[in-house]
Amino acid sequence: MIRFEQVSKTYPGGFTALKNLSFSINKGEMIFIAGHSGAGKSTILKLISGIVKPTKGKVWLNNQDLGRLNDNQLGYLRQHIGIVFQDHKLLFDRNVLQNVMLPLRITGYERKQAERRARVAIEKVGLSGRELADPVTLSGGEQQRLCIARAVVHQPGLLIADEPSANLDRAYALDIMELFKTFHEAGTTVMVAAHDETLMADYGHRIIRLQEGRLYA
Ligand SMILES: Nc1ncnc2c1ncn2[C@@H]1O[C@H](COP(=O)(O)OP(=O)(O)OP(=O)(O)O)[C@@H](O)[C@H]1O
Repeated sequence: MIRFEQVSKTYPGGFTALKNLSFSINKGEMIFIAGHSGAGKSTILKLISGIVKPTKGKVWLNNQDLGRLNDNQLGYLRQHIGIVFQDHKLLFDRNVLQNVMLPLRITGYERKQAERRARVAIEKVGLSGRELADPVTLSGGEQQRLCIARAVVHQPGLLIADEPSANLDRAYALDIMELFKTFHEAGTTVMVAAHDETLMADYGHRIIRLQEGRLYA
């Protein structure tokens, strides 16, 4: 489903975040990306979602070379990816339900249908009953669940999450990992980036380890 072919990424300013990276991820796999802060985890996720382009090499997603797609094509592709951002990107002037409905409204769903699907996603992440709450009144773990509901509301085939449990206590962090596991078990390809490898240990899934932009075993 995803293939990195000798990918390097140098940001404007000259810093090389990824160095000659090659790996593949199969459809339906759940995979972790581990590495210290600055190792290049977010850059991998941004390349997969077409937010940044490789400086060298190729990134393939569903047999499409992302470097060859124009903005419209990338926009269409992104509708099939659920992204849980490191910085949440929640809208605090809208309630829980409206936050989850937003991606569907943007892609043209009519209000009733968007609301129905948003309620299903909210239920899946365990936030039923909080639909009308302001995101600011939710705990850190609940806000993260809300981000996940928003990422999965359009039933993406690929779900990617950048440090989804970074600011949570261990028990809440493991809860969030369990939630990703349920989406994986339902057939979604899931990629989770985190610096804390101990959160990944119990799952037996493949771990891509990064150090200073390179893979290490
Ligand atoms: N837009 C940018 N411009 C310049 N340098 C950048 C940019 N984005 C990231 N970098 C640099 O690239 C390196 C890798 O960043 P990246 O965000 O991929 O790491 P990370 O492993 O996800 O770290 P963190 O967990 O702290 O987000 C870092 O040194 C970072 O400062």
